Amino acid sequence: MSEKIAVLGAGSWGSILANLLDENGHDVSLWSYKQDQVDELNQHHTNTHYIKDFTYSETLVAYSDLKAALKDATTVLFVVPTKAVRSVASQTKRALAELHTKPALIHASKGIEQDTYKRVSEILAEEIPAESRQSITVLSGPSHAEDVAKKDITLVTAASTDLSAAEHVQKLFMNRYFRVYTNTDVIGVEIAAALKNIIALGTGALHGLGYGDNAKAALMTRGLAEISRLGASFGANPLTFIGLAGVGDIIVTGTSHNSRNWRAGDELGKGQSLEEVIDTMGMVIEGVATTKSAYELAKQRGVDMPITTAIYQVLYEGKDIREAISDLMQREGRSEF
Ligand SMILES: NC(=O)C1=CN([C@@H]2O[C@H](COP(=O)(O)OP(=O)(O)OC[C@H]3O[C@@H](n4cnc5c(N)ncnc54)[C@H](OP(=O)(O)O)[C@@H]3O)[C@@H](O)[C@H]2O)C=CC1
Ligand SMILES: O=C(CO)COP(=O)(O)O
Repeated sequence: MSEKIAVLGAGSWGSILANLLDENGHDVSLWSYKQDQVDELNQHHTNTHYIKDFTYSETLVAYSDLKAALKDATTVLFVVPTKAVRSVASQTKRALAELHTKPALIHASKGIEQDTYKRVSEILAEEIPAESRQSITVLSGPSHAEDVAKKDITLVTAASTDLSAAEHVQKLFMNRYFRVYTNTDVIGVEIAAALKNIIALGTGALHGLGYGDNAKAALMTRGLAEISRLGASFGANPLTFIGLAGVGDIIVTGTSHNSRNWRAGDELGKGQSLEEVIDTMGMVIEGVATTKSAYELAKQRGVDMPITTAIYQVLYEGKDIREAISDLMQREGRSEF
């Protein structure tokens, strides 16, 4: 069944998801706040700053006017960086009121809001209250835009407290190369999605410093253990952390050059400063802000997160990376579980 879907955010992931939905037969409008990017998408069907050597569908239409993009949409997909979700959601609420529509919401952003420690679905629910929308579903999992652009096999999860909403999202996105599972553990999926970026910064840094596979596997495994502990403190389902949004996304982000978080860590390991890394990336590195949120959240809730703490100290307190690694290694021995 074909739908009118508005995709908000035309970076790497938003533009590729919009293209996938268009290929699946939906009527898709793609919103960006940058007119030059909208012009490039509509005139040349390219988005070169974000995804190189890719031609988008000619039926995919980009808009810089949010209300025009949202017109008649029955589903709205948010794919902006976490720090922009609140303001884009608030603009969306105003536009929906003028349009008199109540769409279902999906988001594919991976982060925890600074200072409020809100998950993205919580921000959306606050800014767009229940009377202005249908359900909220999160789409997450091991899914680099670059691989989806190549139609490489990708498996993700659609999580909503309302299973029928997750099943609807599953149907919207599924095709021969993109397979979607459902989950009702929104808390677990969003915590796993956000915090895996911290671990990817860490494995990238290990790579940049010249450490081997054992060290990277150790960091991903123990990183997932502490992410699960934080998730459990919020009542998340422990199984979520061994699923696509958990171990799946740790593997893809923690081992791949396609990951901006991994690449940022790699450059830090090679000696660049955080400012230099952010300046040269030109795309969002969600793990930097999430490290601060997760570190503060863990302290507030009394959850032991030694790896997150070490990465926080490197990013925000100028601690030497090798010293941080050495301190982690010299912690008192303990039982694994
Ligand atoms: N790339 C990927 O493979 C995947 C990404 N994600 C997640 O998706 C989210 C978006 O990531 P991605 O597309 O990769 O990021 P990009 O950096 O590639 O693109 C983000 C886009 O959002 C725009 N933007 C920034 N601030 C605002 C704002 N206030 N209002 C409107 N638009 C804004 C950016 O513009 P500008 O460049 O001017 O800042 C840019 O066009 C992130 O949370 C990420 O973790 C999830 C799965 C896969
Ligand atoms: O979330 C991602 C893949 O699942 C993308 O990770 P990066 O933001 O590090 O590129």
